[in-house]
This record gives sequence, C-alpha cells and structure tokens, in this order.
Amino acid sequence: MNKWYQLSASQVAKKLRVDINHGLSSKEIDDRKKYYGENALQMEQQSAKFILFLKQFQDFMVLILLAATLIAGMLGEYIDAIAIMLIVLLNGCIGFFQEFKAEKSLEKLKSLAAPVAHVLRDGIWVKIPSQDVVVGDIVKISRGDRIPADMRIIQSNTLETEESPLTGESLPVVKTTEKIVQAGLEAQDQSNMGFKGTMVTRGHGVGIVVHVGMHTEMGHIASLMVKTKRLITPLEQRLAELGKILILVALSLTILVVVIGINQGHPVYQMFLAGVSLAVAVIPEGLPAIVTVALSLGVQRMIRKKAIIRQLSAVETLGTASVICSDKTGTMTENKMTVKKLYINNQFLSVSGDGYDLTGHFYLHKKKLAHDVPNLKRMLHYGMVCNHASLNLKGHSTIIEGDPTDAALLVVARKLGLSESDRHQFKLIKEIPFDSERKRMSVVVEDDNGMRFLIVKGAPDVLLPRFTYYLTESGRQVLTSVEKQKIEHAVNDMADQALRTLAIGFKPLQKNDHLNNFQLEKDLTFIGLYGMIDPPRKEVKEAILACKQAGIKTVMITGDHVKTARAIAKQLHLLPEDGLVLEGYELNRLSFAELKEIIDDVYVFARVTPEHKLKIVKAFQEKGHVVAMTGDGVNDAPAIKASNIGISMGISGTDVTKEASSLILMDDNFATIKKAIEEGRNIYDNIRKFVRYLLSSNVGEILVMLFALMMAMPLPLIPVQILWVNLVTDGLPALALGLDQPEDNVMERSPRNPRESIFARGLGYKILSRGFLIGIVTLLAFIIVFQQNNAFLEHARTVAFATLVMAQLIHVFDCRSDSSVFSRNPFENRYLIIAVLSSIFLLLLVIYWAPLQPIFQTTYLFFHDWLLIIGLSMIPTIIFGFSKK
Ligand SMILES: Nc1ncnc2c1ncn2[C@@H]1O[C@H](COP(=O)(O)OP(=O)(O)OP(=O)(O)O)[C@@H](O)[C@H]1O
Ligand SMILES: [Ca+2]
Repeated sequence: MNKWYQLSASQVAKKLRVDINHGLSSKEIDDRKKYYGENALQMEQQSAKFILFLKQFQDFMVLILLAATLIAGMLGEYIDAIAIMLIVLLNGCIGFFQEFKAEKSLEKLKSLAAPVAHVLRDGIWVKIPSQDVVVGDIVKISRGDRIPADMRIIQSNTLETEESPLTGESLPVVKTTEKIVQAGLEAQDQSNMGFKGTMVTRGHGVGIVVHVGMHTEMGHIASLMVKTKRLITPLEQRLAELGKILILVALSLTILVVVIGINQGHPVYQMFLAGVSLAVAVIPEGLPAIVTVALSLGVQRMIRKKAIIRQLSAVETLGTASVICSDKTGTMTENKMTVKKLYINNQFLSVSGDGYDLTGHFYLHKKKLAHDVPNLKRMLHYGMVCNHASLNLKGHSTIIEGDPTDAALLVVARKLGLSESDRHQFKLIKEIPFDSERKRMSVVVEDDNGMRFLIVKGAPDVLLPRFTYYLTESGRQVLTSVEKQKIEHAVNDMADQALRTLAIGFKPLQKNDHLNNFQLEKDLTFIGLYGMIDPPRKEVKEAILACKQAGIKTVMITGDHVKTARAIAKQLHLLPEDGLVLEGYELNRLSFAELKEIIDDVYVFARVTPEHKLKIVKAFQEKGHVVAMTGDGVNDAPAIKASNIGISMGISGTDVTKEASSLILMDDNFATIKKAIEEGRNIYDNIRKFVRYLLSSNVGEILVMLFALMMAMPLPLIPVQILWVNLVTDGLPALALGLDQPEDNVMERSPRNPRESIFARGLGYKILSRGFLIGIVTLLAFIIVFQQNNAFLEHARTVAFATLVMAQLIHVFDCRSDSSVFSRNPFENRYLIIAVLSSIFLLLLVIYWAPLQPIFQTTYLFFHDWLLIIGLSMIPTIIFGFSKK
C-alpha cells in the first residue's frame, strides 16, 4: 500500500472521498468524527471528581484535625470526635465545590483559547476549532499558523514550515505538492506533507487532512509528553509562603496557650484540643482555595468582556500595567478599509461609497467622471491581480475574506465595473507575499500572449526608491526627482487626512528573466496611489482617556505611514501637544540609552517593523514600566513574550502570537484591554478584601482565647466552636468578597507597584486593629454574661460565640472598601447578602437545633442576649468603619 505522500493530490482526494474545490459537506462530519476520532492529543487525564474531593483532605491543617479526631476518639470523647469529623467533612465539601467550579471555568478557558483551523466545508471557507477538523477536510494554512492535523499538501505558495516539535530541526522545510515515488521516507523527508503541531513560517497553501488526533505524527510522540501543569501565579506563591509563616506562628501560639492553660490547671485534654483549634484559627486554610476561585471567576468575567486569559498570572500583572503599546490597524481602528482617494496622472480622484459596499462613483474636482481616465482601469485592474483577498456576496452586504487592505482594492475595482473574470485574466507565475518587514507584495503574471510582467503594491515610501518610470496620460516617462517629489507630496497630503496609502506599479519581464526576489522589485513603473480610510473604533477614544486617568499611558505602534499614524493619534486624543512621534528609521539610529532617555515622551511609533517592538518594550521596562504589548504577526511573538502582558488578537492573530501571549482579545479591540485591566485591578482588590476579612477574623479568635487565659478565666469558646466559625461560617462571606463588584475608583488610581506586598497600603494595620476589637467585644460579651450568671458557663460561651460570628459578619461589609464603610451600597453584592444570611442561619442552627446543642455545648438565647450581641458586635465597625485608616 502506498503512503499518502506517494499519491497525487487527486488520488488522495479520491481515496478520502472529498471534492478538492468543495470540501466536505457538513452532513458527513459527524460520521467522520466518529470513525476517525477527535483531532486532539490526549495528554491530560482529567482529574476525577472523587480525587478532587479527596484532595481537600490532604491539607496540613486537615491532617492535624484528623489526628485530633483520632485522639479524641481514643480518649472516649466521642462527641468531640464526631463534631470535628462533621466540621472537617463540611469544610471538605465547601472546598470541593469551590475548586470544582474553578477547574470548570479554567477548562472552558482552555477551549476558548484553542487554535482555529481554516477549512473548506460545503464550498465555503470557514473557521472552526482545530479540534473539530476531520480526515478529508481541505485546510488552508498560512504564515504563523500551527498546522491543525497531518495533511497532504495540494497547493503551495512559497510554503515553508518549521518542524522542530517533531524532528528537533529548526531550519524551515520547503513544502511542495508533487507526489514522491520513493518509499519508506521518514516524516522530515515527506516534503509534500504538513504535520500537526508544526508551524508555517512562510507563504501559504492548502492541504487535505489525512490523519487527526492521536494518529498524527505528533500523536505518536504525544503519549511520551508530560502533562502540562497549571503554573502557580506569583500571588498564589506569596500566599503559600505566608501560609508557611502562619503555620510557624500557629505552632508557637498553640504551645504557648497549652502551656499557660495547663499551668492554670485546665485539663490537659481540653487544652490539647483548644491548642489544635487555635492552630486552625491562625492558619487561613480557606485562603488558597478562595484565591483560586476569585482568579478563575474573574477570568470568567473577563471572557464575558471578550478577553481571554491564557496565563492566570496575567490577571495579577494586569493590575500593575503602566504602559500599553498597541497596534493601530484593527486594534484602535476598525480595519475596515475603503479607498476614498486615488492619485493618478498627477491628479487626485475621489471615490464615493462606504465600507465594502460595491456601489460608488469616481469624481474629479467634485465632478462625477463621465468617461474613463487614462491608466485608471489599468491601475485598478492590477490592484485586483496583485491581491490576496476575495469578496463574497451575502444578501446585500459584502463579506470579505483575507486582508482588508487587499479587499478595499477589490471593492474600488468593482466600482469601475471590473469583474472577477478580469481578475483571473492572467496566469499567476509567482507571488512574493506581503509581510510587515517588506511592506509590499508582488506577483509575476503572464498574459494571453505569453508576455510576463511584475505587479508590485506596497507602502509608498518603501516603493518610491524602486520606481524609475511613471505612467502619464501620454505614456511611460522617466521619473525625475521633481516628479518623485510630487508623488511624495501626494502621499503626505493623503496621510494628513488620516488616509492609509498604497502605491502600485509594474515592470515588464522577459520570458527568461530570473525570478529572483532581490532583482525583481526594482526599476519599476509607478502607476498611482490609493488612499483609504480606516475609521477609528468608536470606543477607543474613551478607553484611552480612562487608561490615562488610571495612570496608564497608551502608545501607538504601527507599520503605517507617520502622517497617517499622527492624524489618527490626534483623532483619538492619544498624542498630547508636546508628545513625540518616532519613526522606524529614527529608532534604528538611536542607541538604546538614547531611546530610554526620551521614551517617556513618545506616544506614537510609526513605520516600525516587528524587530523594533522588542527594543521599545525593553526601553519602557528599563524605565521601570510594566508593559502590555499587542501584536498579531509571527514576528511580533518575541516582543509579546518579552512584555509583561503579551496580548494577541483573537480574530486576526496568528497561532504563534497567541501561544506567546498571556491575554487574547476576542474582538481585537483596544477597548477590551482597558476592560481587562479594570477587571485585573478588581480581582486583586477582591483578594485583598477577603485576605483582610479572613485574617482579621482569625486575629479576633486568637486574641479572645489568649486574653481569657492570661486573665485566668475559663475558655470563652470551646474548640469545636472555634472550628465551626473558622471552617464553616467564615468561608461563605470570604468567597462572596471574591466576587465583589469593583469600587467606583478602580480606574482613578495609579497602577499598583508590582513589588508591593499584599498587606501594603494599610491593610496590615486594618487586619490587626479590627481583629483586636473583634476579640475584645467577644471577650466582653463573655465576661458580661458570665458575671451576671456565674453558674452557667455554657450560656456565656454561646453569647460569646454569637458575638464573634456577628462581629465578623458586620465587619465583612467594611472589608469591601479601603475607605469608609458607607462609601458603598451594602446590598450591591447579592452573593454577600446570601452568604451572610447563610452564615447567620448556620449560627442559629448550632444554637437552636436541639441535636447540635450537646455537640457545640450551646444553650438557647433570649431577646436580651441578642440585644447585647448585636450591640457589641457593631462596635468594631462603628469605631473603624468611618475612617480610611
Ligand atoms: N496587503 C498589502 N499589500 C501591500 N502593501 C501593504 C498591504 N498591507 C499594508 N501594506 C503597506 O504596508 C504598510 C505597513 O503595513 P503593516 O501591516 O505592517 O502595518 P499596519 O497594518 O499599517 O499597522 P499596524 O502595525 O498598526 O497593524 C502599510 O502602511 C501599507 O502601506
Ligand atoms: Ca483559620
């Protein structure tokens, strides 16, 4: 049997029952998927729910508790043992529920960030998740793509791939379409095959999928690969370190309490259990889980705002961003190009019509053209031929496929009456594709008489030195420097009007001329200029202003002409009066030190190539900035990687830039960056909120026990009560704080210092001072009741227990803001209301439900008890709630 590479394209198509020009029909997809399997590499085993549940119990703190249960059981203290087991179990359930939710949302994230494939189905090119590609699919691949499945290449336009994931060889491999006779070739020698997971480094092409998923070459080695684990974010790491310190504190405190207690004649077993409970009180065991939940739910909110986080750590970094370097075209503008002006025969023509609408007219000096202008038809015709886009009519609107700049040229040609058949009048011999370094595109074509010629279009300032002739109404002339200046003037004129400019030219070739790139694109004949508008996106101006208020500078980086860039920057209010605009060639001249010197004053970088971006990122970073950087092309990947927050484009971005990025904009829109930053700041704020809540509660619990012991009083809370507060009633409000709405001023503060500790800006003081008061009021409640009713210790404990819980539940509202408790509407966060009500319910359950009373040693409380409880528990928030400190 022949291998796929030994068959011709049509043999492969026949064998796989697919029409090369029509693709598969959507009806057969499901069957094929069933038959050949999913196009996914099964490297990861989903962790089973049961394992996730068990994982909740491997925690250090939980192990201590289980040990305590065991000891209690052995000593015959069954009630204690049962109570602790109950609490541990409940805590495990809450933890499981949280983590399960977090994992679910992270999974969803993964599927959203998954690469897409460009396939022909039912005769139409569509984008589908790579995972849904099936055997027989006709797939288009181009520069920057990861190839979605193993395929037999049937069309290659200077197609080259880099197959190092497969072969370890990083030199590009040229891909051809002819069948190979030789048998037994290894993957790296099958030059007419494209392999899943390898990257297209040049050109574009089409292939027929022959293997998917685990049956691909990559699938064979995937089974050897290790599972990729989620990286711990820096914040989670710092919290883990904090946790270790707290364990030490817990152990010392426990020993202290136990020693004091035994000294004062408390029973050893009771002191042992009190020590364990206090240790649990000190360790904020809920914290890591809640951080994960807050991060993952925040990430979900971002998805709703069209921002996909690829690395969880970006959530944190987003809040620290101080500079956003953004592309212009497509990110700040709509990337909906319409040719509005033409420059031809030393004259400007204007063109009517909006967007990609195919109707429009040509005007000379405001008068509609009655007859053809010399060279116009030729120019627009060539613009169609040297072009890589296509137009599809859908009802009354035109859908474009490919580069919008190219599409605009097709549209303007249609307005002159040129048709699709005119476009294919010539035979395509060779194409040198457009890229951001070359800033031009060329094709070599042959007409019916066998005459060959070259058509070039690209950035005018790049092409101008390559023009030696130009077309006038009376034919071809030598382009003198005076004439060159006229063209330059015309370019500046259009660019000042925020038009994007493109020059077009040609060159006749001899049949035996070498088609070497370097030789080809010179001694060209200039035909004319296109000027097209690309309107700024509506939301962008406002987003730039909002960023500015948030202390974040927006910088435009574009491959476009400096004047066009400046004009758009002005429209967007991005460029202040004294702001600088730098061009690519100036960047080349400046040393790194010189660039650093001025970079804080630069707002626009124009005519840059992707290599410049890296220099720009580094310069900003050395100035102490945290840089967010966007990019869409393959060569943007290094700069994206080097930036603190790499941002790629969901629609126009290549797979390679997406892989390098930590944030994907689903809508390619600059305004989405602003929303992501806002959300990033909010998530960090929320983490601070529940850190404050949990730790201040813990401080209160320890202090009440410590003070009572030092005053030689009975313990105000019994161990299971402390455990209950810690593991059950604290958890829900903390979680709800993780879901809190942003404060009004999130985008009015300057970016947070990335090195700042989580306790910065007064949080540490707040935790201690509030915790202290919570401890004091709890102790007071205990003392007051105990004095009145000396004989009934359990009653005093129950009042203290209720006061502790209520003081925390009131304080939780104060945790929502760094300023006064009244700065926010307490009912805004409905999760918090639900959480507080649930915690109150759990408290009442323990107090009033008879079966639980012996376990928690609680007694019924009366109206006057509640008056005392409520009064005392409001004190901490009344004293501190008004102040900012
Ligand atoms: N399809 C194309 N064919 C030929 N030349 C093009 C094409 N697209 C753009 N150009 C020219 O190349 C220049 C640079 O384009 P490039 O795509 O690198 O940057 P950009 O899209 O203008 O800006 P940004 O970097 O903000 O996305 C354009 O100003 C235009 O003159
Ligand atoms: Ca705790």
